[in-house]
Amino acid sequence: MDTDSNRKRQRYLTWDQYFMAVALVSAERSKDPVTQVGACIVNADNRIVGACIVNADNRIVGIGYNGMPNGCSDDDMPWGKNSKDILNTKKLYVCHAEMNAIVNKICADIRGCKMYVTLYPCNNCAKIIIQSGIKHVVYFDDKNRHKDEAKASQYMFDKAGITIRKYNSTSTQLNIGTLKSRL
Ligand SMILES: Nc1nc(=O)n([C@H]2C[C@H](O)[C@@H](COP(=O)(O)O)O2)cc1CO
Ligand SMILES: [Zn+2]
Repeated sequence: MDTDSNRKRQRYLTWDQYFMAVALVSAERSKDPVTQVGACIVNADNRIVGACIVNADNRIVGIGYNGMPNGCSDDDMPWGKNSKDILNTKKLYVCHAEMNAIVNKICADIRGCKMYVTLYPCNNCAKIIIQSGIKHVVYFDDKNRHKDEAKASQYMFDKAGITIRKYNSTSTQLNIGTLKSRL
């Protein structure tokens, strides 16, 4: 049988699926025993700078996941959150995925970019996202949406004109479990 085809493959990943998959895979690097978060920044917007249009070329310009600060050994830091002593919890130490993606960016200017993140951003990350110039956020999961931190994020995103939308997983064939089983 002739298996040669001149037609392109049909079930390739959309850009949305591709970037969210990168965020989901990045989350798998997290050492947090409870919640693993990944983020991926993409330069998805045309911008006018002076007389030039800066190209929108869907390049990944930053990736991050939640983890302890550089130099703070994952084995020495606390990963729990219920100790009476807050200094003995992860809360005061963990760098969130969004923050890590922004500080790990590989280009000076990320104004107008889009961030894919696996969990709805907290208020602190919302502030960093806004200040970095990122204009669009796509999140995968919003299990923390009822929290005041997330409500504050929504409030600031609205004020700052940042669009935020839930990833539309009904439109996807993507199965990260299948990908993982092939690694
Ligand atoms: N958007 C986010 N990005 C993140 O990187 N995180 C991180 C911080 C912690 O390491 C973990 C949350 O831990 P827990 O409260 O679900 O046990 O996820 C949390 C959120 C939620 O706001
Ligand atoms: Zn955060």
